[in-house]
Amino acid sequence: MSFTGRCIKSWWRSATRIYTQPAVTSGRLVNVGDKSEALFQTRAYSNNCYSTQHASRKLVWNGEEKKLVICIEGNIASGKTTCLEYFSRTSNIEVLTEPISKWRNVRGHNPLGLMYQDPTRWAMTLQTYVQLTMLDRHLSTTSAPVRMMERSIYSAKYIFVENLYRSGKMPEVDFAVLSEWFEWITQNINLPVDLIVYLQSSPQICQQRMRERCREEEKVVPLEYLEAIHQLYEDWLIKKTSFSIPAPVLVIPADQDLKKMLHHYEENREKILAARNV
Ligand SMILES: Nc1ncnc2c1ncn2[C@@H]1O[C@H](COP(=O)(O)OP(=O)(O)O)[C@@H](O)[C@H]1O
Ligand SMILES: O=c1ccn([C@H]2C[C@H](O)[C@@H](COP(=O)(O)O)O2)c(=O)[nH]1
Repeated sequence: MSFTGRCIKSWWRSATRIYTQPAVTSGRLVNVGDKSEALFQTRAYSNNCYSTQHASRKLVWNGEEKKLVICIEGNIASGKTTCLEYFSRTSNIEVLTEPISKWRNVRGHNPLGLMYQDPTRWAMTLQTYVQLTMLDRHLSTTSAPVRMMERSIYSAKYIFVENLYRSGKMPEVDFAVLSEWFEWITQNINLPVDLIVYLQSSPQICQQRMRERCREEEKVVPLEYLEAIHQLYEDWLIKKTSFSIPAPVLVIPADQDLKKMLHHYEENREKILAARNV
């Protein structure tokens, strides 16, 4: 359902009852400031898409029951979509792939292609849209008790935006504005993640798979780009030296052939579905 559609549905539901949940992220309460609180109250009053009761609570999506949220993370062409496809055959698991078709076509424009052609000009455009569409993914309602998502709003910022900025392809002002947006979103909207599954693969294998997949926009992506993305993932999820991690991490080595990978997924099924015990 579209963002607007959900707002309308949520408004209707809120006319009779309002749900709130405590703002718990990785087991801690998050306080929001007075200014944000005022804004929430206004929004809650004006359109009922969100609601909040106290300053120590984050915005939550009305009516959403607690679901297990698992994010599949990894380099470009590491096998995330293949992994999701495998788990999509399990009842009770709903998978949400990256909204890449939107990134390749927003009202007739291709921000992904533009970004690869001229990152300094278009990285901000793409990453703004990635941030919006990933937020929409995080907030989407599902009927299944387990939701598996491809990547997250966190990797969009900590990996892709960070890489563009560090490599000098994103101007500082663009990075600053995107960072402000990201911080506002993650500090004020509850985006629970219960487990991160990291498909750890070598950049060389990713390059091979990326070439075989042959996505037009990615033909210009050099090995160094995949190496930089790999390093950022390793610093974030393995060395844990860069940014905060929103959930426990399960690492699955992902360089092996498809048959072995499916076997690994089966071996890890229990751990994944009991995400809170990892
Ligand atoms: N374990 C594997 N061994 C060989 N090829 C793979 C494996 N997993 C995925 N592929 C292929 O590699 C390409 C990228 O996989 P995909 O699942 O789309 O990666 P991602 O979603 O991480 O970008 C696809 O063509 C896919 O069929
Ligand atoms: O924040 C982001 C997320 C993804 N991308 C790019 C990287 C790839 O070219 C595609 C996603 O492909 P996967 O095969 O799912 O890894 O989108 C980006 O530029 N910024």
